[in-house]
Amino acid sequence: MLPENIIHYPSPAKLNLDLRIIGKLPNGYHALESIFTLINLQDTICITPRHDTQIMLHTPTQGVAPDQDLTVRAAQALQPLASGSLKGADIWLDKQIPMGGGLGGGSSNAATVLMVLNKLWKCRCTMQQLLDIGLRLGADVPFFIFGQTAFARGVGEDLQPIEVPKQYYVLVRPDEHVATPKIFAHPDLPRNSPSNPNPSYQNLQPLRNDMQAVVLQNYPKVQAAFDILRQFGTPRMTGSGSCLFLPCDSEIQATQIQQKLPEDLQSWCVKNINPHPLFQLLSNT
Ligand SMILES: C[C@@](CO)(OP(=O)(O)O)[C@H](O)COP(=O)(O)OP(=O)(O)OC[C@H]1O[C@@H](n2ccc(N)nc2=O)[C@H](O)[C@@H]1O
Ligand SMILES: Nc1ncnc2c1ncn2[C@@H]1O[C@H](COP(=O)(O)OP(=O)(O)O)[C@@H](O)[C@H]1O
Repeated sequence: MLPENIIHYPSPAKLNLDLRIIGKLPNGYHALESIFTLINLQDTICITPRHDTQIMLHTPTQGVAPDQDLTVRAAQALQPLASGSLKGADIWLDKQIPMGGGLGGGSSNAATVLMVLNKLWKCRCTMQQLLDIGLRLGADVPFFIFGQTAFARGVGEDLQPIEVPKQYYVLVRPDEHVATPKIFAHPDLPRNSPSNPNPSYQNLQPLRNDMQAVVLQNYPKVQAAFDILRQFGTPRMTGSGSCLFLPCDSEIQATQIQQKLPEDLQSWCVKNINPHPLFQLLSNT
């Protein structure tokens, strides 16, 4: 599916280990505070620069029009800043991260394309410029460009590093698509969590997700998956769902729990990773 003998660029998923809604912004969006971490469930992207100005996605994703794909939109957003002689791109995407599950796969793909093409097209954009372009593509994109476990404020653009323990998780995807706008618009959504001026993993305990209760109430399959995971520990939801994750003490424990889950519940054994694996790859090439 991906071409061989060219570089395979990683595009990992994220978990929101904690997500609180602290109010509303003047533009109607919700002001969040959230711990984001990368995990080792990832898509893979190949990119080669072209001599013309075309941006070609060779692997369209089912349900996403190629011109709407975040890989293509990211390349288009950066293209005016290309300074080398190569200003087009051939892109291949191997999708492993389920879409619309709160794992940020599309945003991660956009971030990987921006960081790789910044180099291949000799754009010489600073990290801040890439963060600004990323934010225009989606609220989660800046985190993936920042590339470290982060405490995010605003809609996700105000980022600072935060330390979290290394941990394994059982991750499950209930067979349900949660509509993010519907959850943000729900009258029962809590919107007044206190802002944390001095965030750390310790003083945010117990970790929670302010969107979780409304999603569980309105999506029975997410509630059912939550009830299954609850037999083994304290699961939480990532982003606006529908994916749920269960912190585990070890890889063995995570694998054992995963083996006990119903076969029709899609699941993975994952761990958090830090920093973004692309950083090392780009510094070596
Ligand atoms: C909840 C989070 C947490 O990481 O993740 P996901 O579930 O998407 O992974 C994000 O903040 C999701 O932000 P983003 O990806 O931009 O959300 P979108 O689906 O584009 O937003 C759909 C709609 O939700 C509302 N919305 C979104 C983000 C926000 N901070 N406040 C809002 O009120 C807006 O009405 C927006 O039009
Ligand atoms: N390359 C892409 N990968 C995933 N989703 C994409 C992509 N391009 C566009 N999208 C759209 O973005 C939406 C959000 O996807 P994604 O970022 O994976 O999940 P989430 O916002 O739930 O964390 C998808 O439902 C899809 O319509």
